[in-house]
Amino acid sequence: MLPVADAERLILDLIQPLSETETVSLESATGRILAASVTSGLDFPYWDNSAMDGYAVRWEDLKSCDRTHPQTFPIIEEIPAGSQPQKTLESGQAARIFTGAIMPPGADTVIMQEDTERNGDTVTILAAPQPYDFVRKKGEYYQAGTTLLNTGTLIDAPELAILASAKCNPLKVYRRPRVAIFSTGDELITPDQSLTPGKIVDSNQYALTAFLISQGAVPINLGIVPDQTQQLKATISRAIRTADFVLSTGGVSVGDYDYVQDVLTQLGGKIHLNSVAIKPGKPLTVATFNQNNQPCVYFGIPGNPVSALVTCWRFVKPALQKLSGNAEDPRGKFIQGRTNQALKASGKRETYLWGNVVWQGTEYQFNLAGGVHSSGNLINLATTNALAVVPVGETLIHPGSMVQIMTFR
Ligand SMILES: Nc1nc2c(c(=O)[nH]1)N[C@H]1C(S)=C(S)[C@@H](COP(=O)(O)OP(=O)(O)OC[C@H]3O[C@@H](n4cnc5c(N)ncnc54)[C@H](O)[C@@H]3O)O[C@H]1N2
Ligand code: MOO
Ligand SMILES: [Mg+2]
Repeated sequence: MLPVADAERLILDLIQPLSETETVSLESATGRILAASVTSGLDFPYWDNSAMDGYAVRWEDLKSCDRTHPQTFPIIEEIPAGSQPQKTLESGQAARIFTGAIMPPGADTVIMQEDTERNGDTVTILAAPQPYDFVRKKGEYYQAGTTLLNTGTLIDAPELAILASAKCNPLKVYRRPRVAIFSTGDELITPDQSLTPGKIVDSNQYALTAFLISQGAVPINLGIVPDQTQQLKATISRAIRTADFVLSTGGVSVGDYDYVQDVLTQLGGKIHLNSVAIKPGKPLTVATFNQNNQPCVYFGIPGNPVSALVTCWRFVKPALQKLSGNAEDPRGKFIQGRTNQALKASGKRETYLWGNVVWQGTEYQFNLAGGVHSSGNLINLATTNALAVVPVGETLIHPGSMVQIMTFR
């Protein structure tokens, strides 16, 4: 059994990021990965503008001004946001200005309204300002011509807003990863088929589809394949020709009907691992194929429904992130939190126990899901958001102890 961290590293080393790109509009760019760095010809802010509703002035005029030595100036114009100032501010003058409005030429400082008294066409300043107070200088956030966003950036809310502000439309992004999924097992039926004794609905197909969509990948559903080498061979051959990754569930353990690894070998796949010291998820089998120089990574995921999802969160997610061209460190992310219940494990495998992590004002706390902790029990996995980790060698983590936690939503 390979330690979890080694398995993660081994898997990540097998992945080559996608190089194919496509062009998308800003409107459909959320969740996509930039395939070229973006440089703007615009400064941010675009122009010197006011950060407050108040009065634009010359700081030189107010050097000795304060509440006990107020200064009164005529107001030469009013500048709302969106309009262009018409006058140059001379010494001894003020302009009424609003948040976001362009600074008038000649002015260098804004006095916020609360530090003034208005009297018809004049304003009395009661504050002792610093030079450039409340002025957002042209280019102080970003200078035109420098890199705005790098290749490999995931486009989420702030990035999309930046790209819109920089008028970058359309955008060059990496194509989405294509991931074939199928379920193996003679016991499997679709939700609309009748439930005869021994059968079970193929829930993994749905779990993996939802997981892939949440990761920005395109699922290619190949359905249910019986425990039969010829049919497995046909489906796997088709899958590796059409997808970047293949995720199958079931048939990777040691049972007489667990044929996946044999078929992968028969088809010329190179097996990189078939046993990881993780619970749930031990028999994860990873192979690679090279189809006309098109690399394909095959994940033979254990069939137990919780094992399947934990494997996706712990191993497939980082792999997909690297494949997608996302430049962030793809390795699993953990936080520290205090467990409110005892966490038990065998000590032989790194054990992931599901529950809910909540921020309690000063720290994260973990509440273990009630009910049976079995890799076959999907029911108590629902509405959880995190997995607490019991390391190899530990059999009991006491309530109140700090633990490593991996969040998955
Ligand atoms: N003698 C041993 N038996 C088992 C071992 C072992 O080391 N020695 N490992 C156990 C572990 S750990 C796991 S995990 C499972 C993995 O089994 P497989 O990947 O071979 O999966 P199957 O045997 O096909 O199915 C396991 C279980 O999951 C149910 N299943 C399968 N596919 C689906 C699906 N698409 N949707 C819902 N449920 C599914 C299936 O009915 C079985 O109950 O092996 C242990 N055994
Ligand atoms: O590793 Mo299995 O996934 O414990 O049930
Ligand atoms: Mg099996």
